[in-house]
Amino acid sequence: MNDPLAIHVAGLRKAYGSGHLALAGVNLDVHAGEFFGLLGPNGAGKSSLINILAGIVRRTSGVAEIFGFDVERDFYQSRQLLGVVPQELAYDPFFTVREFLRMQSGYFGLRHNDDWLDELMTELDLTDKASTNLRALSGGMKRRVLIAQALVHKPPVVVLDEPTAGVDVELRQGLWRFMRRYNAEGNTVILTTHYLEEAEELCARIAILQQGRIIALDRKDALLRASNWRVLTVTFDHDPGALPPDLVESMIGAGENTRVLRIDARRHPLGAVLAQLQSLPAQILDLHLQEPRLEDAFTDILGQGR
Ligand SMILES: Nc1ncnc2c1ncn2[C@@H]1O[C@H](COP(=O)(O)OP(=O)(O)OP(=O)(O)O)[C@@H](O)[C@H]1O
Repeated sequence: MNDPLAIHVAGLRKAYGSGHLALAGVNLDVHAGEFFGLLGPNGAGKSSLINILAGIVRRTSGVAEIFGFDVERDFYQSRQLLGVVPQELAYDPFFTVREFLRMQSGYFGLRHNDDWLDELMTELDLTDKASTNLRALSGGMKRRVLIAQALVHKPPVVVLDEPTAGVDVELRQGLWRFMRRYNAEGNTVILTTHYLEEAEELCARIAILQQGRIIALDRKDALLRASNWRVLTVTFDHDPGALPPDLVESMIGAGENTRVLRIDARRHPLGAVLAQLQSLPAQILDLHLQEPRLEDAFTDILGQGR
């Protein structure tokens, strides 16, 4: 028998009161040990999916399991296996960081958890805030507490819902180092983010949700290869003057002897673009074609999904 999937979602539907389908039949399998990206525009259904997995929102129909445990019927087991880093911290501001983390441990039946809490606080650079009241923490520190509280029970699956919104670069990098290590230890990490460069750097596989449906699900490199956008930097031996009218719209930058073009390869095949550039009254000295970015692939895919 195959190992159970970290996440198994099939035909999952969620209708809120108005009857509007926030999830319109989602199928998604995430294997144990993956670093997986769940992307999509605002309102696509990401939080609905995460909240169903966490047992906070009830599904309308379909399958949702964590390591084979149903999120409603086997709530206790599935919840033990899952850590969710929410967007906002719901807390009593008079607790200290350590008290809060101990209380969270208590929810999971863990009474003597201080060794792990100390390790978590060290890893997340929270140790010198252990006795500070939550209300006295900066936004960045609160984020670290959010991550620590999701991990008090060392869950093998962690879902991070926009964990770095509004967080400075240094903290963001620290959080990712930590999540990478947690993942390298064999744990599954699922990330939702609006920072596509973050998903591009961290996630090996990516699903894109739009209007409650998965419209793309593939390895990141395959999604990038499928993108039609290319950024081409051309260096000439002297100023080539105006670009041919057909390419003017594609220009996104220019130096004295360089032109930077962002090309939609469907509309402008690269061979034809080169031929046009060669017709300019300057010699091409160098060409640099930039790898497609996830942002470009994302825009393409959303455009097709509409
Ligand atoms: N409690 C609710 N009652 C009614 N409609 C809701 C509720 N929660 C979400 N929705 C609707 O369901 C759809 C999906 O919302 P959801 O929050 O899951 O999307 P999201 O992808 O997480 O968006 P965001 O990126 O903005 O957080 C939206 O149209 C939203 O308005």
